[in-house]
Amino acid sequence: MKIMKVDHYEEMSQEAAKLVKEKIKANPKATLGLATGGTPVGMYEQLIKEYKEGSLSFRHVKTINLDEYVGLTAGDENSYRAYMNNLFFKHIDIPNESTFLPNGDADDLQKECEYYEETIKSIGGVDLQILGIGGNGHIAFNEPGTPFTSRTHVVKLASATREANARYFDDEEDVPEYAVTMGIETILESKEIVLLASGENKAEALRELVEGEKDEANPSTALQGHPNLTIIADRQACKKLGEQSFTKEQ
Ligand SMILES: O=P(O)(O)OC[C@H]1O[C@](O)(CO)[C@@H](O)[C@@H]1O
Repeated sequence: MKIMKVDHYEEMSQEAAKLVKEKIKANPKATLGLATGGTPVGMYEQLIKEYKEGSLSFRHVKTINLDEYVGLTAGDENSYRAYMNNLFFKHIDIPNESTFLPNGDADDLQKECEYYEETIKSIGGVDLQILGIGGNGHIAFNEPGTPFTSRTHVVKLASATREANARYFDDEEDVPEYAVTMGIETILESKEIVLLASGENKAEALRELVEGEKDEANPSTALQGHPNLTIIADRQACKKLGEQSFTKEQ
């Protein structure tokens, strides 16, 4: 595990974009695992800027997202498909057919989960996975108590998660109760993982991820065993980490 402590959100976003750019430069056909939520928005903005400046192309890249709400169609403004289209895909040169998210509106969600696992395999697995972290330690929508052996599955969202995400909806009651999410084992199969954390409200979750016991009660601790994990976190998010946890890479 490598921890990169940065000053603030903008620097976190720039460093994350730099790693994505390096990955695409090294392999223009790379598969990126992408996340939603507030955390990666700045990284997407930075990548769009690089694309517009002509220093980066996504023409041969594939992307696969971590999760999607159950019951929202792709056209729903609160779906993660809409988030990805609006905040990233429509601003770059990636073909629509190279971008994958679970269909949370599928009639048979179990089949959709199996299909998603097959999709990940069929595009060669994830080369670089971007992750955020929930205040309760969730990664993707894997809530506390999710087995570390889980594959893509349907999850009932914790009330803390629904509360945290209510900011995007007119009413907290509108936040879907269920989601389709890549499982923890699915995520751990990514060749490289970059986890982003910004703000004091992530400090305790980050402390547990870095310094806590590996325990299914905290999904993020599953990442401790990953051979190629980089955490990029700002000062506020690092507040509870002991000095011994840092090995700042230049
Ligand atoms: O980036 P945010 O909005 O703080 O959310 C943290 C995590 O929670 C989720 O939004 C899921 O609730 C993830 O997509 C994200 O990584």
